[in-house]
Amino acid sequence: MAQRIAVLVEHLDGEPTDVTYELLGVARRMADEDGAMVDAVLLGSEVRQLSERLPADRVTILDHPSLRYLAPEAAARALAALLADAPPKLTLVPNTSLGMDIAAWVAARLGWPLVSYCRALESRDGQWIATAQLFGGKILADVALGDEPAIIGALAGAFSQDAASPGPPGTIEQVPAPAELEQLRSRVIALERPEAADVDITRAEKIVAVGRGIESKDNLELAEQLAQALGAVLAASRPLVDAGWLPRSRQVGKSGLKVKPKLYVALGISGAPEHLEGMKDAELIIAINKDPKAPIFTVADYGAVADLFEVAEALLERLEG
Ligand SMILES: Cc1cc2nc3c(=O)[nH]c(=O)nc-3n(C[C@H](O)[C@H](O)[C@H](O)COP(=O)(O)OP(=O)(O)OC[C@H]3O[C@@H](n4cnc5c(N)ncnc54)[C@H](O)[C@@H]3O)c2cc1C
Repeated sequence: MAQRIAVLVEHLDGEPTDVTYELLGVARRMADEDGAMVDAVLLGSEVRQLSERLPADRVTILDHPSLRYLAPEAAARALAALLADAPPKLTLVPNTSLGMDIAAWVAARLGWPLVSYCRALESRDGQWIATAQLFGGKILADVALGDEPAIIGALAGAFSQDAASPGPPGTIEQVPAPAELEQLRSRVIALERPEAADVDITRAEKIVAVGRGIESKDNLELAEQLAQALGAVLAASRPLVDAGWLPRSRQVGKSGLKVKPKLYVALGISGAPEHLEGMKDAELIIAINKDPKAPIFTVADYGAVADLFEVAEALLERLEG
């Protein structure tokens, strides 16, 4: 059999998540270069229908009631059993809160290396190199992948879906569930969703985002006025949300939400890697910061080294006057 690149399919509410298509896309690119095949590993309960939308050479289904919510213990035991049976060259797992639990457990159980927080996979001189983010992206590590099986925890949003738009797979194969799924120590009772947010910043076309430069909760009013005048919604960096000035649903970044508006105005945000991760794909970024060395300027299309209060007030006057 040709070498395989396996991709763990992450799904929610009967739909593969975006990161699944991103991983299938990068797996396709690697497989084409190596003459390998892409195997989408679908763990779940009554998921056959979902398999028909997975563009892979093969979908391997392992169906069991305990896998309904991809609960970490059940999913990890199922995946480990499946991989141990026929080790693929590489196994790509989404580096999401769900996937991280599964990948670490499987790697430990099989004694395989795990490269987590992977944001790039490139072939150099015939060898695949995985680039992993360390310390929240402050350091990048290039890891050469050898011939032994390895697991890659691939970051959501790091890879393009282009090579894998939803479509039918080559073949679908169902494998039996391992006996250990009958003796699990944990089980998911229910899935509870957070309360609906007041606004969904991930769908906003224009965002005015504020950072610690805004200094106090009272000053948010100025940013809110500017947002209203621009027809934008107000968002923030994490410290403001941690301080309770704005709800978590307004946080942009690694541990917040990823946004891709047409316009992103960053007021007094330094541009830490964790923040940039959530907004760097905005179409037009305007940054106002009084520090010319602030990293936010590395991603900004337009920048003003200035006091945010002066700029916000002048802008408001223009927009409202
Ligand atoms: C695991 C992890 C996850 C994280 N997740 C996130 C996340 O999801 N989102 C996030 O944002 N952060 C996240 N962080 C935190 C991140 O590392 C930064 O600490 C944070 O983004 C900094 O926020 P800030 O830019 O508002 O504040 P600061 O870094 O303090 O920057 C304030 C900026 O305001 C400027 N400024 C001050 N006064 C003015 C003024 N009057 N006019 C103009 N400019 C002014 C300063 O020059 C400075 O650049 C995370 C960190 C970790 C470790």
